[in-house]
Amino acid sequence: MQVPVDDYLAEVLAACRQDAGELNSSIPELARADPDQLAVAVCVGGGRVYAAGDAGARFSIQSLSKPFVYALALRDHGVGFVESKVDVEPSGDPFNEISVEEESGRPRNPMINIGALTVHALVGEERLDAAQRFERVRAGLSAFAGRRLEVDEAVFTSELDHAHRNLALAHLVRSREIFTLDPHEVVEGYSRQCSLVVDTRDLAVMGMTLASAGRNPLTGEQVVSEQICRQVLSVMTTCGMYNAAGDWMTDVGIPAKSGVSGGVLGALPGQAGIGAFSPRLDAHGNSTRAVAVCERLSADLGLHLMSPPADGDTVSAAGVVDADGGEQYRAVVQGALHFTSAERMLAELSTVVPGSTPVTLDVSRVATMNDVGRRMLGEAVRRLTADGHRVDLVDPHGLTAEVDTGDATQTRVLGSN
Ligand SMILES: NC(=O)CC[C@H](N)C(=O)O
Repeated sequence: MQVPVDDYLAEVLAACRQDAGELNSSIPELARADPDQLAVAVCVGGGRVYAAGDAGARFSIQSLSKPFVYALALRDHGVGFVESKVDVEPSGDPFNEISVEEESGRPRNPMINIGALTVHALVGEERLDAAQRFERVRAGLSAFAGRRLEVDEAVFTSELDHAHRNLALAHLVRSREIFTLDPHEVVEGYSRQCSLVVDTRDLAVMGMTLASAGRNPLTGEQVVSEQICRQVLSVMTTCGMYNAAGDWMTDVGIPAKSGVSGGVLGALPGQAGIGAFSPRLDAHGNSTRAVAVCERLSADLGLHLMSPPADGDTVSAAGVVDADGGEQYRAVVQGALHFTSAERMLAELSTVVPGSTPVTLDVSRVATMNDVGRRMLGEAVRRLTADGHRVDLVDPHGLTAEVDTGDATQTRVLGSN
C-alpha cells in the first residue's frame, strides 16, 4: 500500500495556487526567484517526510534561521542570560522595526531583525571571530537540518549591499552595550546566516527537530535540550509571524516562522514539522501561498494547538474476574499515561473495594508514560497495597521499571498473559 499523504499534499497545493502578493524587494537577488514555485513538506515521527510540488527547489533560509540561532544562543548561554539581552514579548511591529524595551534597550524578541541580530552576536564565546561565529551557526543549523547547509553567495552579497537598515539596528543595540562586538561583523555574520540554502524538506525536518524536544528525526542527534525547544516554540507562537502573529495563531494555531524568501516553517510539538514555500509575499512579509497551505493543513488535519487532542479511554475491561482459582480485580490500562489519562485510571481504581482481592493492572497496552504518569501509577500501587491488595503489574515491555512503588513489596511484575 502506498501512504496517501503525498497525494493529499498535492491536492492542498492545487487548492492554494492563487497568485496574490509580491516578490521581496529589499534583497534584490530574491526578486529573481520564480514566483510560481510552490512546495510543501511534512515530517513526522520516525523521520518520514512527505512532500509535494517544488520540494527540491532551493532558497535562502532568511528569517527562518531566527528560531534556530536563538536555540543555539540558549544552548551556549542559558535562558536567563539570553533573556537579559533579548526579551520575549511580541512587538506587534513589522520585522525590521526598531522594537526595543525603552528602559534597557533590549530588543523585544528574537524573531524580528533587531533581536535576531543580537542573538547572532550571542552565539559562542565572545572571543570568537566573525568567521568562527558563523561556522558555529552553520554547524548548528546543519544539525537541525540533518545535512550540511551551504551559503548562497549571490544572496549574501546582495543582502550585505543593502543592509543599511540592519546596520542601523545593530548599531542601536551596540550603543546600549547589549553586545560589544563590531556591528558590521554582526550584520555580515547575520546576513550569511540568512543566506544559508535550504529546501522545503529541510524546513520540515528542522521543524520536527524542534517539535521532537530537540532530537533530529533523521540523524537521531540531540541538537538542543527539550527545555530550549519549549522556549523557542513559545516565542515562535507569540512572535514568529511578526505583526500577523495573532491572526496566525487563531487561524492556524501552529508555532511557526516566516521569512522573506517565501518560506514558512511550522513545528507542532510531538506531532509534525511543516515546511511550505512560495516566493510571493503579503504586506507583513509572509508568503501568501505558504500561509494558505498552512491554514489548509491545520484545518484539514486538525493541527490547531488549541484543539483538544483525540484521547481514548485509559482503562478498558476493568472489573472482578475469576482467575487462578479465585476472584481478582483486573484492569487493562492503555494509551499514553500523562496527568489527565492517569487521573482517569486512578478514578477507575478508586472503585476497587478495599480488601484482600488481588489486583492485576495490565499495562502491556500503555504506549508511553511521562514522569507524572509514572508517579501516579506508583501511587496507585502503593494505595491499593495499603488497602490490603496484592498488586500484579503485567508489563512485558518493562515500561514500569522506573515506577516507584515505595513499600509495596509484594508487587509482582509479570510478562504478558
Ligand atoms: N523577514 C526576513 O526574512 C528578513 C530577513 C532578511 N535577511 C533581513 O534581515 O531583512
